[in-house]
Amino acid sequence: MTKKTILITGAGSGLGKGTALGLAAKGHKVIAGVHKWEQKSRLIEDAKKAGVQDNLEIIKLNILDIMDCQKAWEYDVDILVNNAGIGHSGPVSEMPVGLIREVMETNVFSNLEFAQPFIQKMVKRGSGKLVFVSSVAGLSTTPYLGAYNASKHALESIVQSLRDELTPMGLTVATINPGPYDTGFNDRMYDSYAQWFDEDVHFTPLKNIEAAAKKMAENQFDPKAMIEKMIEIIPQESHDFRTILPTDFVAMCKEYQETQYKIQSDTVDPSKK
Ligand SMILES: NC(=O)c1ccc[n+]([C@@H]2O[C@H](COP(=O)([O-])OP(=O)(O)OC[C@H]3O[C@@H](n4cnc5c(N)ncnc54)[C@H](O)[C@@H]3O)[C@@H](O)[C@H]2O)c1
Ligand SMILES: O=C(O)C(=O)C[C@H](O)[C@H](O)CO
Repeated sequence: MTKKTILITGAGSGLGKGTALGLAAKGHKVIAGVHKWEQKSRLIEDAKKAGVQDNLEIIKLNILDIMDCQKAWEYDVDILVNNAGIGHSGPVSEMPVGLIREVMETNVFSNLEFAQPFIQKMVKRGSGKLVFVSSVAGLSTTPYLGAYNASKHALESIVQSLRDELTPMGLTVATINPGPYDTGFNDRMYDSYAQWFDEDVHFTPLKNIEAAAKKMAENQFDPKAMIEKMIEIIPQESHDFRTILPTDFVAMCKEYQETQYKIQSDTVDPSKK
């Protein structure tokens, strides 16, 4: 496989960091965009330990910061991996809408805004690949993750539009849809409702939110397999538009969609009870 120049956002931790290090180890030239300066220091150390520092350029890249974005837009890349993401938890019926906006701003608007100048260069060249790290949460919903679900569902439809607009121009567009992986992301997301939720003020039973958080905490997978899959497919010329892992989540997502056509308006999705 020819060596590629690959820029990854949110590469300072979790799936993005593992993927950046793994792609560099395979000989690709990786530009690892890290959100925070501390993440940069840690990634420099990890890259040295892995012996991949020559293939890994680390840049400070908060996709909400125009100065960071402008610096990143100077690079010419074969592949852009839009991996940066955040989440907030809590019932959408009571959640401050500003928090939902915050999630949409990062996961949807800023991801697209950051990608657009790269898209322009790729179209001019007639080649290039865009990979968006969406989620199983973009194809189904989970109690008290409505804000995050909304963002990944929106991202899904944006990426489908990009695919249909850009494939005829020589670009490749794909999503990666992880299930629940133990990177700390989900735990942080489920911690966040406690910043504003007050049992004495809000009507949602706290025990229901706690039960959903516990269920998530107890059902997460080792991120190693997901990172390996990302390292495998990101540099490939052609593969499925959507990569869902673990693979049994494919059936779960399809069943979720089917259920929406079957349930009555006065019924809760049985999987959510
Ligand atoms: N862990 C999971 O179970 C899981 C499942 C499905 C999808 N995902 C998605 O995978 C991606 C990576 O998540 P992760 O699990 O590795 O968690 P993570 O928190 O380790 O990674 C997210 C990264 O994005 C960065 N980030 C946040 N806001 C940013 C911004 N404004 N600019 C640049 N970077 C920013 C964070 O600093 C962090 O490094 C996210 O998009 C997440 O939604 C994760
Ligand atoms: O996107 C995430 O962080 C997830 O962990 C997605 C989960 O797999 C999903 O919400 C649970 O079905």
